[in-house]
Order: sequence, then C-alpha cells, then structure tokens
Amino acid sequence: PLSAASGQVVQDYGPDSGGRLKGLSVVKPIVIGNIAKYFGKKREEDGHTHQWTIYMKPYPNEDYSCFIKKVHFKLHDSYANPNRIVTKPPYEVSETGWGEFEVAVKIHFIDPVERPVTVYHVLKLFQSGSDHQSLQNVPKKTVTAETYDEMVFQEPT
Ligand SMILES: O=C(Nc1ccc(C(=O)N2CC(c3nccs3)C2)s1)[C@@H]1CCCN1
Repeated sequence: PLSAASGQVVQDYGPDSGGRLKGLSVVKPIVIGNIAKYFGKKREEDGHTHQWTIYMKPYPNEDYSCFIKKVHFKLHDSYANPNRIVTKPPYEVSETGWGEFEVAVKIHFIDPVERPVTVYHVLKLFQSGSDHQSLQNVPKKTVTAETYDEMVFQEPT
C-alpha cells in the first residue's frame, strides 16, 4: 500500500456511513508547469525564439516513481515525435519553439486498477500584460508558469 506517511491520508465518514470509516483516500500533490527562456532574438534557420521545459513534479519534492509508471507529454503535432514518454524522474520535456500551445500531461500509474490522470497545461513563453514601454519593466528573459493539482487515490491497496 502507499505508505500513509508519504501522502496526506483523508479518512471520510460519508453521509451514509453511520459514523463508520467509509474508506481511506490518499492525496498526492503535484505541480505542472513550464519554464521558458528567450533566445534574445529569433533564430534565423527556423524562427524559434525560446527554449522551454515542461514538467510534472511532486510537491513537496519526494520520489513518486514508486507509484508512477510513466508520464506522457503530448506536444503539438508539428513537433517531431510529439508523444514524449518519461518513465523516471525528473518528469520533464525540453524543446525549442516560437509560440504557446496546450500540452496534455497524462500520468500512468503502476497499479493497473488506477486509471491514468490527464492534466492540461498551456505553455507560457511571454510575460503576460507587461507594458515593456516603461523603462521599469524590461522584458524578462525567463518566464515560468505553474499550477498546483492533487491526485486522489480511493482506498489504495
Ligand atoms: O503558437 C502556437 N502554436 C504553436 C504550435 C507549435 C509551435 C512551435 O513553437 N513550434 C516549433 C515548431 C517546430 N516545427 C518543427 C519542429 S519544431 C512548432 S507554436 C499557437 C498559435 C498562435 C497562438 N499559439
């Protein structure tokens, strides 16, 4: 079983449980995000402007490889081999490009009864809503965007 110590154990006394313990669920927090670095100018040969890395990481940092079989990052079809499969941490994919698009991050579990979980992340390359006109905010070279999420396992074995 997933050791309770590694994830917050939530004990649920459901409405119809008559006060009995309905079942354990284990919550595993994750962060999905990307970091993007501007080349400084557009690359002549292919028009790419940024180098970026998209990732799924445990929060706080711990080893999830004991229950995660693989993480599938589905990139835009214009990329070679758009289906990037990562089987051990760090669960990340690095690429270069020129624009922002949605990446599906599908997490597959070692336990065959646990259905895979898909989280969608829109790649962020540009500082949003920043007026570069004023001298104060010069465009940043590096941009990051992260979202927090939770995987909940009902009565894990
Ligand atoms: O930008 C957007 N979609 C993008 C899809 C792919 C992008 C990219 O950066 N690519 C590098 C290039 C490559 N071609 C071959 C190998 S890699 C493909 S950008 C949308 C449309 C406007 C707003 N957002």
